[in-house]
Amino acid sequence: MLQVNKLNVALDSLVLAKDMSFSLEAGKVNVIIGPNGTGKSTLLKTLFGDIQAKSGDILFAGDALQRKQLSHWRKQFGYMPQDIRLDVELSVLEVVLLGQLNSLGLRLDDSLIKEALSALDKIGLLHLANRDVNKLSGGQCQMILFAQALMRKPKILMLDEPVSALDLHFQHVLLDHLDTQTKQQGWVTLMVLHDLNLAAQYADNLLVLKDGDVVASGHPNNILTSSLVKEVYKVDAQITKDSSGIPFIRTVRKNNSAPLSPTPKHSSKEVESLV
Ligand SMILES: Nc1ncnc2c1ncn2[C@@H]1O[C@H](COP(=O)(O)OP(=O)(O)OP(=O)(O)O)[C@@H](O)[C@H]1O
Repeated sequence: MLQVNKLNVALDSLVLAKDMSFSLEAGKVNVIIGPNGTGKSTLLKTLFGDIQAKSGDILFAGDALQRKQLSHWRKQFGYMPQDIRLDVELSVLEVVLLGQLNSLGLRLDDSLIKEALSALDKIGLLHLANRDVNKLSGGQCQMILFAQALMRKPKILMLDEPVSALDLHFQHVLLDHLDTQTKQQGWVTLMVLHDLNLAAQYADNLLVLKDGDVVASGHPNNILTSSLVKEVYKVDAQITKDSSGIPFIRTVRKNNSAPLSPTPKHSSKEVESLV
């Protein structure tokens, strides 16, 4: 179990976690949702040890994150960041193999190569193995980074908007694979998603972040309501449930012509003063 106790995080004067506490179970897909700029990526970076919290504890299997033992801490993680650019002169196979950097020696073990090829095969991208990664499309890069994260065989897998560049087919390939592996391997999986319908379909546990805190958490069937969507995103939504109780969120346009915030919040003088 990954536990976060009374976490406080601030970047410059921006408070992004205020006494935030939650715990994530192994073998479950945990999904974070919340508005832009609310601190979802910052939270992942803090759990990974990239950003130092002001106070609070982060514990995994009883061990606390300590600055002195950061490399030891990070070995437990697979981390797929939001930035999917792969501007390096490596082949797809080489990039996937980097997921096992800890095991790579001067001579490449055949079994590692087979494993990397099999990881590509499972997500339907074996045909790309010898292509240069810097010539791939955005969606292809995202899938390759996913294969690399899987190669790490992490105890904790964090993915920051892993389907942002993917078409409908590959969204489901990635998320189905992630769900199966999380349950088979007993990983603690934590992923940021913006698509509430994908979150509703794949989350075992949903964490809703807003104003530096988890304002709701639990199974999406129980917590995804139109009042929550309104409170968090200021958008009207109609929510229906399918026969298994999974919510379907259909957002409602206010009217056909008015923008979401029809009245500007600041006077034109205030706007000009920023120029
Ligand atoms: N290194 C930094 N220094 C100062 N402020 C930062 C830094 N990194 C991020 N921020 C700010 O912290 C806030 C939260 O950023 P973060 O990327 O965590 O949000 P997010 O919830 O992941 O957003 P999005 O949904 O848009 O990806 C933003 O206002 C961002 O500008």
